[in-house]
Amino acid sequence: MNGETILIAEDDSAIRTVVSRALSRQGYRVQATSVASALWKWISDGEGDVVITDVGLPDENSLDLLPRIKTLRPDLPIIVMSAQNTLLTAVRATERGAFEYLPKPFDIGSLVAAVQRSLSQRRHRADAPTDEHVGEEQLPIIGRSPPMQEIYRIIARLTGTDLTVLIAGESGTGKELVARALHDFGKRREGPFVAVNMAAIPRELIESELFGHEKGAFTGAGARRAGRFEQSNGGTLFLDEIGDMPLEAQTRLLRVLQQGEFIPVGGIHPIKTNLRIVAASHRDLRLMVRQGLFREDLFYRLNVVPIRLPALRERAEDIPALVQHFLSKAHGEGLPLKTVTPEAMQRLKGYRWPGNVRELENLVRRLAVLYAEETIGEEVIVSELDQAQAEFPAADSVTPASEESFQVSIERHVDRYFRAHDSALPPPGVYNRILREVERPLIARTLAATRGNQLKAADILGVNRNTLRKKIRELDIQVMRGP
Ligand SMILES: Nc1ncnc2c1ncn2[C@@H]1O[C@H](COP(=O)(O)OP(=O)(O)OP(=O)(O)O)[C@@H](O)[C@H]1O
Repeated sequence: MNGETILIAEDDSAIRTVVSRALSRQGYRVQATSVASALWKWISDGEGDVVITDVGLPDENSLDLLPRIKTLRPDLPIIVMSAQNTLLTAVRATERGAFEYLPKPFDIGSLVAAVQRSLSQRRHRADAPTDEHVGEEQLPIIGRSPPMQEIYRIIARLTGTDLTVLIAGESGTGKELVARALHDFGKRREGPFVAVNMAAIPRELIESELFGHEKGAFTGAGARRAGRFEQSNGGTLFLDEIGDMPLEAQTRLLRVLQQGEFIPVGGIHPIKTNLRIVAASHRDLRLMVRQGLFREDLFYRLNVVPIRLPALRERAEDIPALVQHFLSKAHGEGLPLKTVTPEAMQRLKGYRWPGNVRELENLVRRLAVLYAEETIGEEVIVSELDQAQAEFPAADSVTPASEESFQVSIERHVDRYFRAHDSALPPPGVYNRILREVERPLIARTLAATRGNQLKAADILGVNRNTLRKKIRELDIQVMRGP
């Protein structure tokens, strides 16, 4: 028996019962209510060791209760559950001192684990900042699909830290937006946010761009110039397209990160760094490490907290909200307000969006500017998408998957792998490395198909549940839960 008391406030009686039962089975004492007033009474009477509360309670929004609880009983861990799955709810809950935020629907096992964690970390937990700085009206990132909620949860948990983050995701998935959100909601938000795209800087200028140069350091250096590291002092430096950084510059960057100081080109005195690094790449950096194109030690230094942004086609359910968002944005810029018919929306949801949100944003802008009608119908969308497909044929439409057997595509992959090593042979261990590359998508896609249900995934794959868990850990697969 654990003996601790868990206070639960949830107005949905089915969820209340499920949660209460699960916790009682773990040996906790449970007190459950449907209203905020009863919860507050228990807390002010000194009852309870952990609080689990829904956000929208009938008599009060529990996020408003959080600061009062924190003032009265700062050590009492609070776990917030919510169906309002926006970045703001996640951030608000965390900012107001919630120990954990669980978007609904959640796996009951993760709630029990959160309760256990909250009890064991109770004494060591640092107080989260409680100030408020975001208006309800401006949501910086649109989308409430389960993979986006997982992203919000990670961002929210990082608000009080300076940890280095590595964002992966196809082009146009919102990597820069997430980097900005990490800055805007983080503890360095008063400092500058400086973004630098490694792919856009000529190789020979990278060092002076990042670290600055002294007057006369090279031909053309007429005056001293501060580099991006110096400009982002006190704030966040966003290193976009880090996979495009040449190897020599990677070595230099690694040294700076290790030593916490840098010397401008042509300078003698080191300057201390005081910034948070967020890096991003649309390339598979792990693969680049294996191919010897990206330094492994730098990868691990950057990959402290990995965030993988889903492609838009993996979260088509967010498309209507995004379309709405971009239409109102266009309207805000003086263009006529338009709507999209349900059939047209279905077409948009079915497209594969190789350019992701950026491509969708551009298309909506075109619709707002070019079409006279107020309501955009299916024909317009079909013709726009046909045109888009003709301009940017997707990789798999050049060689349709159906025309290429699995075996042939693996052969192509293996050939490419050998070619990447030019005349030399790859280092030993090719068999396991290739198998891992097959295993990773196989497991990740099966988990996506079972919506994160590991039992079902193990069953479908025909492997033991513990084997699957081990593989998920070994292969560093992010499991998304939810419908
Ligand atoms: N979830 C989202 N909600 C609203 N706007 C979004 C979202 N994701 C992306 N966008 C918009 O799409 C465009 C592309 O986003 P962003 O530049 O952050 O992508 P990226 O992944 O950094 O792209 P790249 O890899 O090409 O640099 C931006 O205009 C951004 O505002």
